[in-house]
Amino acid sequence: MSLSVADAEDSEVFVRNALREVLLGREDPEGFFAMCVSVLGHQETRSQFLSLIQPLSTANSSLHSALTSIYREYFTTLQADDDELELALALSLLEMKDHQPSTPSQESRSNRRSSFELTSDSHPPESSHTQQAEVVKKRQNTHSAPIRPWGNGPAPTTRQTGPQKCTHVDKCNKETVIEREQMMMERDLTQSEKPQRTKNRRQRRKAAGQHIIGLPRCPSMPPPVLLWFRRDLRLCDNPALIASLEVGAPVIPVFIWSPEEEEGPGTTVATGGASKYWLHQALSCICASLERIGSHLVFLKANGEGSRVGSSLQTLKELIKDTGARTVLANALYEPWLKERDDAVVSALQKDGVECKMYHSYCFRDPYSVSTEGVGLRGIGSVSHFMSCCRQNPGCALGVALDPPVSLPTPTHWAQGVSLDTLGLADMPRRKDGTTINWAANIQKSWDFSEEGAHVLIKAFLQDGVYKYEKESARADAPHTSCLSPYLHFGQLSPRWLLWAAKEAHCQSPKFQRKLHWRDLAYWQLTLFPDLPWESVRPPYKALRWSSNREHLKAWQRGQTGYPLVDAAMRQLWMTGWMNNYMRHVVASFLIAYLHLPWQEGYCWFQDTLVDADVAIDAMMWQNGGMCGLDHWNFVMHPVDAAMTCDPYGNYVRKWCPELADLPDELIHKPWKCPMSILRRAGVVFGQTYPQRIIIDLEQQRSQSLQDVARVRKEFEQFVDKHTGCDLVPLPPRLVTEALGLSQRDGDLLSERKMFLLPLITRMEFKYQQENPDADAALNPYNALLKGYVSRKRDETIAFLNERDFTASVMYEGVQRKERLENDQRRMEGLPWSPAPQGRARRTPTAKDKFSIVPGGAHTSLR
Ligand SMILES: Cc1cc2nc3c(=O)[nH]c(=O)nc-3n(C[C@H](O)[C@H](O)[C@H](O)COP(=O)(O)OP(=O)(O)OC[C@H]3O[C@@H](n4cnc5c(N)ncnc54)[C@H](O)[C@@H]3O)c2cc1C
Repeated sequence: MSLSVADAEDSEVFVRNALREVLLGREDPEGFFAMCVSVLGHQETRSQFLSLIQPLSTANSSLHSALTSIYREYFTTLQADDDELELALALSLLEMKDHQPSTPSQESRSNRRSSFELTSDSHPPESSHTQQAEVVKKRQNTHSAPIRPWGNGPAPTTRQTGPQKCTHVDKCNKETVIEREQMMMERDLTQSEKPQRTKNRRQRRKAAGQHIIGLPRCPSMPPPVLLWFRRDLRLCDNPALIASLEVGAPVIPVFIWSPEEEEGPGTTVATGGASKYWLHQALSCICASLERIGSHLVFLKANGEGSRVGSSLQTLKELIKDTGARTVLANALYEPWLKERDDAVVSALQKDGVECKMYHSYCFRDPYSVSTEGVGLRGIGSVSHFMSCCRQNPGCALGVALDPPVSLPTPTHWAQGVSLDTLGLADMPRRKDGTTINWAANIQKSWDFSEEGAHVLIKAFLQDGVYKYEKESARADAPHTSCLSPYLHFGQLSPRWLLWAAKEAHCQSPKFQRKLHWRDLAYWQLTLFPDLPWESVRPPYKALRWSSNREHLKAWQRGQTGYPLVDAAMRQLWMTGWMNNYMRHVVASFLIAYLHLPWQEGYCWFQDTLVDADVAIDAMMWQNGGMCGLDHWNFVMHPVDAAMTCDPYGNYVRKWCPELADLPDELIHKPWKCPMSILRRAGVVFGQTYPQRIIIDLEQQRSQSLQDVARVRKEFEQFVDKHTGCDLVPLPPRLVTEALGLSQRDGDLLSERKMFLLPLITRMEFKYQQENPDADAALNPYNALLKGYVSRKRDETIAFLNERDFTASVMYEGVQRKERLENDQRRMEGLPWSPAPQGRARRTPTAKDKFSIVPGGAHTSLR
């Protein structure tokens, strides 16, 4: 609910404002009713509510009758429950008094902390809210094995883990009402009365043999916890969420939109259009999920809406003032600028006496804890090197995934927030005539943005796709990848949950699991090179001569290059916000090696159009594609031949470039080779129905690209190792510190004075080109061009020839061995040496041969 009681002049004005919210659809009738009871009090609501809503009877009769029935139902039930409520209240007072802090709850918490890596070490006094955490814990403790996302039934939708929506709302509202009642009653009771009353009630209850469940909260309500949602928009396996339950206080989930902070110091395009659109939908889904467990998500804008002006820190401080919260919990983010912001938030709040904690869950490993110690720097940038570092320097145990909570304790009143729409994440541009351009319509159709949607995809992938993943993840026409990247990016799915799910499904796909480690690698690289999204890591490549042809860039962005495979992929990206990994390689190679456009252009476009746009991964991949990353690609994708691998029958192109649909399979990827008659029959007219190719001579473009690289490597030869020809990069201070075993401070000081250069794996093609600056790309013996299936076929032929040679050589070896044995035998028997066979075929022995002389002087004639 986005109305603050404190701000209202009087309760009637407040109720009227609240009613407006209901009419605008921003609040539901149950929430409004609960708010009335909370603000007006029990008696006043009973007497005034019906007259307050009277104007609705004509203006909105259905809402009026809904509110009336809620009112009736509530007061009828309450009448019956009154005595029960009083009893429970009294008991709760006694429970408070009798409360023993070292109950099993503590034990289970400590168990969990070891397995879930929770960092929380101090907890406010527990109250009956802890019961909700207990429910989670109990569920947790019943699992000896990792939690199955869907092992014992369907995927864990929140429907499964909590009652239906209306029940939740009712429950939540009743709780709010009960709290209000509690507070009022407590005010009325004198200290001396309390124990007496409670004792009597308890005795009565005991005598009646009734079992007490669902006790209302204790009257001395602990200050609420702010649960700060960021890129962890999920209920499953959310350590901050579970930790908030453990505090044993009401939880206020909040989301603060602060695009300036997200963007960081350079050009990151951290929140591009598609990304923002997904975020909007994901927020709406998590809000609904929270409502299903009786809670709510408060949206806030950090940059100047109403009274909330400034940073996340400022916004949090205001929230703390509004709500009286003493604890702020969140899951950590690892972009250096966000980490800096979070560190500042933690220390500022702690200075104010507010406990603020960050939990680790976004990656398998906290990238700031990864060390190269014991592994060294050789091979840095590759996932193998990274995994060795993780193995050699293991972090905290990953632990099992956490179950979603069944309910969340609510505060007596909610902080004031804005509506989700006010954040402007899914605002669509308007045409001059006022109509909306809904560029996201297809994205909307292509995805289920919810956490449950992610679980459905996992299930499908692990049941089927993963078996094709090892060999056919490149296929664009029949995708065999998980499509989970946007969910992972927005934290609607934790990598840990996914890993457990894969293990539970006995999924043996090392390639898939390796991919998840690539994700961690990207975050590690970003922490080492915070400029990763905008500045080339290999220094000479900063000076590469790039094209500034905007027409080419536009054609690439719009899927109008005249190369069907590239166009299909770029159109898929625009329509759905996604394309598979192989296609990303194809279009990136085309932009860089053939169009010579700067990799940063590709990065920015991807950031704006991908629903999984992820600063760390995108930057790492574009750097590698742009030849200047730590692990630059050792290949270039050919825009036609690559199709043989990813779209051998042209179905992918047919889907995204329907104007080419009637071309035959063999020619659909190179329509310019089509005879006129076929083009005519397929209705293809270049420049009209399908664009002309924007570049014709691919070989020449590639040669130019290689020559450009050779030029900068020559120009900046201090960054090229003289002996090996490898590129050299200045080591970031953190790696210097680790490599030399220094303290952080000494390492920083040393790096300031001296640049340490690290040799990186470098394309052989570049080294050769450096020595032969004018050579054609095609003549380069280390040509890095990947020719898709064609090359695979070539490789298979080579492999076949090798195998045949191997068999031949094994047979030859066998023959030789036999001859050696024969000779040894002869020697032992005193027989003469047999001459070494000449050539491959054995010579036919003759009677004159030496070895036909039988010991003892007799001649044998061999026939
Ligand atoms: C030029 C380029 C830009 C890219 N930009 C992004 C990006 O902005 N965001 C993004 O999530 N991925 C990016 N990738 C990596 C990869 O293409 C996507 O993660 C993958 O296509 C997502 O589809 P999936 O979920 O089906 O992947 P799967 O193959 O099913 O892999 C599972 C998960 O592993 C992770 N993963 C897979 N490949 C990589 C990789 N190479 N590096 C790091 N993590 C990986 C992803 O989180 C992915 O969801 C980029 C790749 C290239 C070549």
